[in-house]
Parts: sequence; C-alpha cells; structure tokens
Amino acid sequence: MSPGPRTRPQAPPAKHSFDYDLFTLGGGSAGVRAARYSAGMGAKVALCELPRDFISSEDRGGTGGTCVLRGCVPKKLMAIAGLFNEEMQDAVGYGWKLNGRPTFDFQDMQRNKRRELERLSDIYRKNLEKAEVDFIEGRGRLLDKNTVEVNGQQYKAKNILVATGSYPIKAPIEGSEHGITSDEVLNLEQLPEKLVIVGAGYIGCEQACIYNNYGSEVHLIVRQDLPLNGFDIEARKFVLEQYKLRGIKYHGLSSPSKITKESNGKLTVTVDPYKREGDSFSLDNVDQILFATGRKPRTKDIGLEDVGVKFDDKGKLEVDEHSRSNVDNIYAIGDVSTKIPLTPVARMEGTQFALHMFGGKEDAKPDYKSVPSVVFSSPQLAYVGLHEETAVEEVGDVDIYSSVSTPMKNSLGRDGIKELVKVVVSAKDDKVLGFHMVGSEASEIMQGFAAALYVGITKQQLDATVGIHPSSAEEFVCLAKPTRQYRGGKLTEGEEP
Ligand SMILES: Cc1cc2nc3c(=O)[nH]c(=O)nc-3n(C[C@H](O)[C@H](O)[C@H](O)COP(=O)(O)OP(=O)(O)OC[C@H]3O[C@@H](n4cnc5c(N)ncnc54)[C@H](O)[C@@H]3O)c2cc1C
Ligand SMILES: NC(=O)c1ccc[n+]([C@@H]2O[C@H](COP(=O)([O-])OP(=O)(O)OC[C@H]3O[C@@H](n4cnc5c(N)ncnc54)[C@H](O)[C@@H]3O)[C@@H](O)[C@H]2O)c1
Repeated sequence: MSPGPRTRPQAPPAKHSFDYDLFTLGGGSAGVRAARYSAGMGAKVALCELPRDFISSEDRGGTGGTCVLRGCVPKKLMAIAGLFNEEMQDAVGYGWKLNGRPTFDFQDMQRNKRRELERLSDIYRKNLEKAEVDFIEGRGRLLDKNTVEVNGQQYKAKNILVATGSYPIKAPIEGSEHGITSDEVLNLEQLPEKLVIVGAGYIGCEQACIYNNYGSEVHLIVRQDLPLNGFDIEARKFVLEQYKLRGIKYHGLSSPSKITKESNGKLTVTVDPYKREGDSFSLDNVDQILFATGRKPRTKDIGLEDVGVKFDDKGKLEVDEHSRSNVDNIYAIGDVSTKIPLTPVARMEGTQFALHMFGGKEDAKPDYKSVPSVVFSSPQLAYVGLHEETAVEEVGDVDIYSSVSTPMKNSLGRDGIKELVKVVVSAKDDKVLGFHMVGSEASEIMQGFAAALYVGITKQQLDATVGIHPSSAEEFVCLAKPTRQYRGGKLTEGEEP
C-alpha cells in the first residue's frame, strides 16, 4: 500500500483551534509510517524527533529510530560482515586456497556501516517532507491532551500519536555501570577479544554469533538452561547445539552477580549458579560485558501521566484494538505500546492507525494472526505460528513433522552444520499451525510460509506443493511421516523433543 497522493484533496481541514489533525511524537518505524500515511490520506500532520545519535538517550534519537540506527539494520549489516568468515571456511572445502590469512578490519566495517545508517536516516526524514508532514527536530512533551511543546514552542493538535519506542535496560547487579547495552555493542570502536553477554533473547543470541564470527571469545550467561525463552523448545535445543559447535561458550542456569573493573581496564565477572546447586566462578580479562536483558518503553517525562494516560504493568501504554489509549484523542503504536516489538508490526500498526483515523476505514486494525519472527544468529531461527508446546496445550490433537539435514553447501564445507525444519499440524482438521526452521537461510524461506499460514494452508496442500530442488526449503514439502503425535494433549507416538 502506498501512502497516497501528496496533495490533500479530501483533507478534513484542521479545526480553527488546532494547528494539526495529528501530532506524532517519535520518528521511528511506527511514527514515520503513521505520519506519512495519515498525511497521504489528507490529514495535516506534524512529527517531532530528537537530534540524531547512534547512542540513544532522553535527548538523542534520530529519524528512522531504533530499527535504522540501533537495531535491525546495523545488526543485520554486522551479521553479514560475520557471515563472510563462515563462507570462507566453507570455501576451503570447495577448493579455494585462501593464501595468506584474510584479515578483518572492524573499524572499516563500522565506518562503512555508519555511513549507510546516516543515509537511511536521511531518507526517512526526506520521505516525511515529501509526504508534507511538518518535521520538528526536538523533544516533544504533552502540556495537555491537545498541546505538544517542542523547543519551547507550543502546537495544538486534535489527535496525538505516541510512538516514542523503547530503550535497553541493564540487569541491576553490582558493577553494572561497567557493562554496555545493544546501543553501544553496535558502535564499538575496538573489537573485543573477550565478550561476555548476559541474556539469550534475540539480542543476546544475535550479538553472540556476530562477535563469535569476528573472532572474539564469546561467553553467553543465561538464567534458563536453553536460550531464546518463548521459542519452540525443539528449535531452542537444536540452535544451542549449533551455537556451541561454532565456538560460543554457553553458561546455562547461571547469572552474573558482580562486575569489577581491574587496574588494567579489563573486567572480571562473577557468575553464580541460578536455580541449581553449584559453585560460583569468575570470567576474567573481559573486554566488554553486554546486557541483553530486555527493553523498557520510553515514556518518562513526556506529560502522559499528567493527562491521565494508563500504563500496563510493564510500563507500556494500554491501548485498544485501534491503538487508542484511555484518553480519547491519544493513541500509541510501536514498541511503546505493542505486545510484539518488531519493525514490521510497528509499521502495520502505523498503517492501520492511518486507515482507521483518516482513510475512511473505521474498522481498520492491526492483525497479529501470523507474525513471523527471526533471530538473525548463526544459524538463523525463524518461525511463524504456534510452537509445539503451545499447540499441544491449545489444540490437544497435534502431529509434528520434522527433519534434520545437512545443507548441501556443508556436504563439502564445515563439518557438523545441520538444519532443522518443522511443521506443527492440527490432527483434527489438517491445518498447519506453525512452521519452524533453524538454518542459514531461514529468514528468507520463512516469509513465503508465513503467507501460506495466513491463508490457512493444510498439510495436504503443503504436501501437494512441488519442491524447489536442490534447496533447504524443499524439506518443508517433503515431510511424509509424523515424528511425534499428541492426542488429547498427551504424547501417543514418538519421543519427546
Ligand atoms: C538491537 C536490536 C535489533 C533489532 N532487530 C530487529 C530485527 O531484526 N527485526 C525486527 O523486526 N525488529 C528488530 N528490532 C526491534 C525494532 O527495532 C523495533 O521494534 C522498532 O524499531 C520499533 O519502532 P518504534 O517506532 O516503535 O520505536 P523506535 O524505532 O525506537 O522509535 C521511537 C522514536 O521516538 C523518538 N523519541 C522518543 N521520545 C521522544 C520525544 N519525547 N520526542 C520526540 N521523539 C522522541 C526516539 O528518538 C526514536 O527515534 C531490533 C531492536 C534492537 C534493539
Ligand atoms: N531479530 C529480531 O527480530 C529482533 C532482534 C533484536 C531485538 N528484537 C526485539 O527487541 C526486543 C528486545 O530484545 P532483547 O533480546 O533485549 O529482549 P528479550 O526479551 O528477547 O530477551 C531478554 C533476555 O534477558 C533475560 N534476562 C532478563 N533479565 C535478566 C537478568 N537479570 N539476568 C540474566 N538474564 C536476564 C531474559 O530472560 C530474556 O531471555 C525483543 O523482544 C524483540 O522483539 C527483535
């Protein structure tokens, strides 16, 4: 869908008392999408965003937001940089002689990456201008439910959209000030020889694989026994083995209790057993410790409490299905309010908001039915739909189809590299409930299966689909027999994952 014409033919003119139909706080994925589309549909729109910086704060941000400057894009570029290492190792098996050891210039990569991020951030700003959104650089704050103040100037708006995103948090342990967050790990100047990462969610796993591929010694400290809490258990077990095979040092059921800075500038991390018996141990000579322990919505001191906006127990703005808060003209989308903090979800919420408010489609609302998700680690873990455990709990009668194989590239490349594909099927009506994949191309493959899930594909239809040969993707349409079966929520055939 395009944001529509730049002119405002059917513009519902702003009421005399208002400067704008819509004032948006925040120019990340969510805010920019909503502002551009709303303007394209005829609304008079303003958007404020903080001055640009690669490290975020209450005063620094930049158009494009987290995704462009401190999230998806820099992370993916850094992951790509690391994948060349894997490619080179595989190339040897195919006869390539890498005469002289290839070297990696970390600073060069960082410089090139920053240039690209600035280019993209500028495009976001230009796109706002093209859409005739009034861009105001500065920190926005609500004075009342219709007035926003930026740089001492007041603007009256009929509707307010809060799209201020989120920021990374550190675990509250002694010496945490010596640790860094995702903002900094994406912007290091020196490649750490030894990196400790706390937390194995999306960010922890992605950064562990990125720096492992750059040659750093990477330790992952995780409270659970498996990484990626909330993903399919079989996929979590499988991906952990692949991380270990690639050299990541995994410390499950463990938690850091203290960080000390030594006189030589290096860090020592004390690690305790977590919910298990055992001794504490230390990791010393550490160059950086990354806290990948989650994010909080950015809502501090922007006047929301004063106008009576309600928050949930995680500090997110509570909104209804049309992204409306309990205050009738204040809306919120993206990380500051959503249950699924991903860029495409933020964009979807922005689009649906614009359609609902200004596009003449009162019923428009975000559809969270089949949101695919990928951890861009090495290998990638991608899924859409239900995990095995959730399907068994919710549906009861479930067939699991799965297969583990060696990707063709690795028949001559590195040893031990395996991929997992898995399909979760409702035995009652043959509907596919979930697709899961661990493999180097999982992100590219999963998009098509997300579309299939969205339209309600059955296992029979999947089987009738002709494969693409030779490829990893064809494994999904060649799963003849169930690996496991559950009836009435109990395992009746096959072994536990
Ligand atoms: C390291 C990392 C990697 C990620 N990788 C992926 C990925 O691969 N795929 C994916 O889908 N998602 C990924 N995400 C998540 C994704 O980046 C977010 O879900 C998305 O950026 C949220 O967009 P948003 O517009 O809600 O918030 P943001 O992008 O954070 O935008 C909010 C904007 O509001 C501005 N702002 C805040 N307060 C004010 C104020 N008072 N006045 C004016 N402006 C203000 C901020 O400066 C910011 O630019 C990643 C996140 C991180 C941290
Ligand atoms: N590829 C992607 O799509 C992608 C990549 C990065 C981030 N994101 C988004 O950003 C969000 C934030 O990512 P994240 O990885 O910071 O959060 P997360 O919620 O995915 O993971 C945080 C992890 O830290 C652990 N943790 C929390 N407190 C801890 C403590 N005191 N000690 C040890 N471990 C602790 C949690 O158990 C959890 O596993 C994600 O939810 C995701 O939506 C998406």
